[in-house]
Amino acid sequence: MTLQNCLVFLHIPSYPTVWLLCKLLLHFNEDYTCTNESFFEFSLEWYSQRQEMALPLWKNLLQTTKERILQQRRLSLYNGAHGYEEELIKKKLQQFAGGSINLSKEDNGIGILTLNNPKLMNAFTGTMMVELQERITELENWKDGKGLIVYGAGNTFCSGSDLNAVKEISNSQDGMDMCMFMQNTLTRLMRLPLISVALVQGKAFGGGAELTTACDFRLMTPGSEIRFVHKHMGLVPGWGGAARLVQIVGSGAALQLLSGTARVDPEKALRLGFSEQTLSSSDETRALEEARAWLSQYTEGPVSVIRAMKKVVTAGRELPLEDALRTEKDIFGTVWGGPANLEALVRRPKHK
Ligand SMILES: CC[C@H](C(=O)O)C(=O)SCCNC(=O)CCNC(=O)[C@H](O)C(C)(C)COP(=O)(O)OP(=O)(O)OC[C@H]1O[C@@H](n2cnc3c(N)ncnc32)[C@H](O)[C@@H]1OP(=O)(O)O
Repeated sequence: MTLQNCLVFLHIPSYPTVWLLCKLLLHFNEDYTCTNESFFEFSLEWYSQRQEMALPLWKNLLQTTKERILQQRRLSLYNGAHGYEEELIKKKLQQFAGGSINLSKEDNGIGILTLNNPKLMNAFTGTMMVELQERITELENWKDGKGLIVYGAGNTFCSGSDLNAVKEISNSQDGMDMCMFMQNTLTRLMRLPLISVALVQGKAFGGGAELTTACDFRLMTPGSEIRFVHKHMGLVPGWGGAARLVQIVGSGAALQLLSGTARVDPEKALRLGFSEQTLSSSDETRALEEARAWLSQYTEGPVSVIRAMKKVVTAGRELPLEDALRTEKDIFGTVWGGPANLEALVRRPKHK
């Protein structure tokens, strides 16, 4: 990769500066090939050796760009080093059409993500997997988002992968590609700075059960059922559902649910701490309204504070203690003295 290519996809605003930087560095090193890190190490080394020339602006620019690249790396669980070629995988998945993933972003900051393939109990076709990733990218860029409800059309949640597609991708490479694609996608769902709820109506089976574990909370309607049926398919979870289930209910209960393919009804889910509440209605419309009301008790308040709250909890859940504390400090810095904080200091709310 030449230096130009290394820079081309940086997408940073001050492009002319970057090209000037590129000319400067190329002047010293024609056809320099680099990886992202080596480019930045080289550039910082080059600047540090010529301290008097290294303008603070450009060092900041490099540091910001490096942080941005590393942040993008963090967003993606898998990359080329794991043999993960996302564009090729998407092309393969798009051969299996049907259904859709719909997203409506409401003025109150609540998003509604609908799994829409009711003829097949909302089973995930290949195009639905790709659309799920596209909707999650939209949600990552929705700066006013505070909450998200994921539910299925036709009063049922999701019965996992579309078995018609699964048959066509049963070879090892395609299976691993789909596994990595869905793990990447559901990890990004889990890390959204929005408070997410899986509204489980009807059945959440296989990959559908795994999808519920990628949401912060689960609400279930009367008669609904979550079931990790993978063992019956000669499988283990592949969309990250096992790792997340252990975090939610503990390793003992997780092993029982997975190896016993237990039917988890609303009462069992409450006992396990897997569901927050059993809704009163199993009617699709009323259940969605109940889910909105439940979620609104947590999304009430300034969007910056709600998003920061989810970020500090994500840090606490995923990072080693000291890294979590440092991340919390950084996120605290984004709200301390901010509009909501200053307004509250004037208002002096009484927390009765
Ligand atoms: C890592 C994830 C993992 C993987 O990718 O390998 C998976 O998720 S594998 C899939 C795991 N899921 C299942 O095995 C569920 C299979 N479906 C059922 O057990 C039942 O359909 C059930 C219990 C969800 C609902 O039963 P019910 O009697 O209420 O309805 P039907 O069975 O008549 O279903 C209606 C209609 O939908 C079709 N259907 C249901 N699930 C799937 C699916 N996962 N893939 C494809 N098609 C599905 C079913 O065949 C019926 O269609 P019809 O044309 O009428 O036969």
